[in-house]
Amino acid sequence: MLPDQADQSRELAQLVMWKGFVEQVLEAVKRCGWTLRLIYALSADEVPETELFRPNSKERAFLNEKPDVGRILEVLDVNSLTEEAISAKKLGSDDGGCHGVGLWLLASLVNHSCTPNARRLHIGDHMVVFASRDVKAGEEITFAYFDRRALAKAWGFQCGCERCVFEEEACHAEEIEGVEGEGDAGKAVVRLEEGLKRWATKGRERGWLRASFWEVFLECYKSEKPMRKWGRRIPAEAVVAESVAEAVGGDERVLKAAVEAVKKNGGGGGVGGFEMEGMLKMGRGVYGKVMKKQAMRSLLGLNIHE
Ligand SMILES: C[S@@+](CC[C@H](N)C(=O)[O-])C[C@H]1O[C@@H](n2cnc3c(N)ncnc32)[C@H](O)[C@@H]1O
Repeated sequence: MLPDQADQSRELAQLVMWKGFVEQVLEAVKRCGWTLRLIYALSADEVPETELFRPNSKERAFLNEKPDVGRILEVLDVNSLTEEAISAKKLGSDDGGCHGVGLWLLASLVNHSCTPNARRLHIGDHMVVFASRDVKAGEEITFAYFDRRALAKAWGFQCGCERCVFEEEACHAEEIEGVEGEGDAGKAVVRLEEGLKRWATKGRERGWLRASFWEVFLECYKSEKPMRKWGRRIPAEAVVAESVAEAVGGDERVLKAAVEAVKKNGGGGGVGGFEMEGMLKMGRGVYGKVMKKQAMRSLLGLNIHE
């Protein structure tokens, strides 16, 4: 199939999936006034009372009215979630294809962040939400709705998460632009790393900026040339991968690169600067903490002894 045709058939498959989903929801609200009530609650301007969503909620007021299709479509548009690629595909092989779509009432209360602390997995019709990094008591739970490279505009809002605010306001915009305009990946990484030192950027903020340039780091680590040219001015892959994972939560692309680096180096504990514990921690950020060590190793294809 030609690329254009493949794109068209993917879009068509997604439309068909969306149509089937909308029909199912409309059927459900016709049958059940309680479902209609909960869906309308999502469209309110204010955050709905979570109490309302409990199965034994005292506020069980059924709506016996004709469903307003336009209003329901608006709710679905903003609150539906598609099944994440990792649920359906092997690590790193997201073909952008057609995954499931659904409305999970409680999960739809979760805001987006470009520095999320949770991920979701889909098992059948169920969604499992797990922490993708350590979460402080009282910290808001957030998902990444979209990959940061993709347009937030497609979701119809400008992201106001702490990472976006930091990168927009606190950042050294001109110097960052210089890094962005750098054609040579090695030089760009060196420029960024020198900037991070000069700006005294530490901890998560350092991780955020490295995450924003993750593709450039990858380009650098892919070939020996920049590493030979710039030597220690380019930080070790493990250091960057861990700082990115720490700052933006479990990220499949970072994990994939880390796994590839270990495999390329022929296995063995601590290869390429990656410690097994660090790798497993990254894996838990992507697949959840409940995954047993041995199962995680075989999922990642790491038959390595500590
Ligand atoms: C699925 S709802 C999330 C829950 C919703 N905020 C609520 O209170 O019920 C998605 C909507 O929340 C808002 N939203 C979520 N994350 C946001 C973010 N990082 N910055 C700005 N608005 C956000 C946007 O209006 C988006 O369309």
